[in-house]
Amino acid sequence: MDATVRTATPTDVLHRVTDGVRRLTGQLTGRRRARAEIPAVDEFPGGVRMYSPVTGAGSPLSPPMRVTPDGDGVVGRCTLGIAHEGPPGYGHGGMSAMLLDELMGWACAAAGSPGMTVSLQVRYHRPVPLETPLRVFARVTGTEGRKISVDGSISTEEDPSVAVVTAEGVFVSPDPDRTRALFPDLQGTPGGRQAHGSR
Ligand SMILES: CCCCCCCCCCCCCC(=O)SCCNC(=O)CCNC(=O)[C@H](O)C(C)(C)COP(=O)(O)OP(=O)(O)OC[C@H]1O[C@@H](n2cnc3c(N)ncnc32)[C@H](O)[C@@H]1OP(=O)(O)O
Repeated sequence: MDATVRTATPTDVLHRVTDGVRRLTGQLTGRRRARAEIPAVDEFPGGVRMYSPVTGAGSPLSPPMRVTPDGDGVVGRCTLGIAHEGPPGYGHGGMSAMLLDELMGWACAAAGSPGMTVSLQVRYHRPVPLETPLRVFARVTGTEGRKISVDGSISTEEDPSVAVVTAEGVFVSPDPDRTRALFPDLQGTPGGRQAHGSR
């Protein structure tokens, strides 16, 4: 990703490399994961998401963000590159929202109530610097039935006390019927812990 958005190589080289990439991806044969299939290596919800665009070590799109418990919430650490650029030299606002949305979802799962985002309000206080280690934080601030309120923030590792982006979100834990309908590949819903291991 970084190489493709940085290069200033001439067009003929780009064409040659494109052919090479097509040859390589052509070798990714065999069974392909179906749309709603949960990868066998995943622990869903609240654990490994190998191909997540935010945390997935197996995704070329992800920074990736590494998530660990932290006090009453969860912390995510990552560095955005120029593939994630919005204003020149700074992160895209959608990337910030995506990092926060994902980590706020992890905070729900860590608090024992995995949920999906129904509302996310993001405030951009300062631009997010690229190629700079970031610290994302999220914690559950309250629950009301299936509704979970969550706060989140992004700061730099160098200056963790200054939040450059903050967010407030509402997440909802789908009821068991809705969970089964949305995620047919989950075993033992509600709250099914792991993808089918037989694949
Ligand atoms: C095992 C469980 C699995 C969980 C999955 C974890 C995935 C983690 C992946 C994380 C990935 C990262 C994160 C992502 O990317 S998540 C992806 C982005 N989000 C979505 O796609 C969610 C789309 N929404 C839905 O599918 C439904 O709304 C769901 C299924 C979530 C709830 O539909 P359901 O029919 O079940 O619920 P309900 O309509 O009875 O509402 C329930 C309550 O919520 C209140 N309400 C509703 N909307 C709002 C609102 N905007 N502000 C404030 N409150 C709101 C509503 O008034 C009611 O309250 P009350 O009247 O009872 O007081």
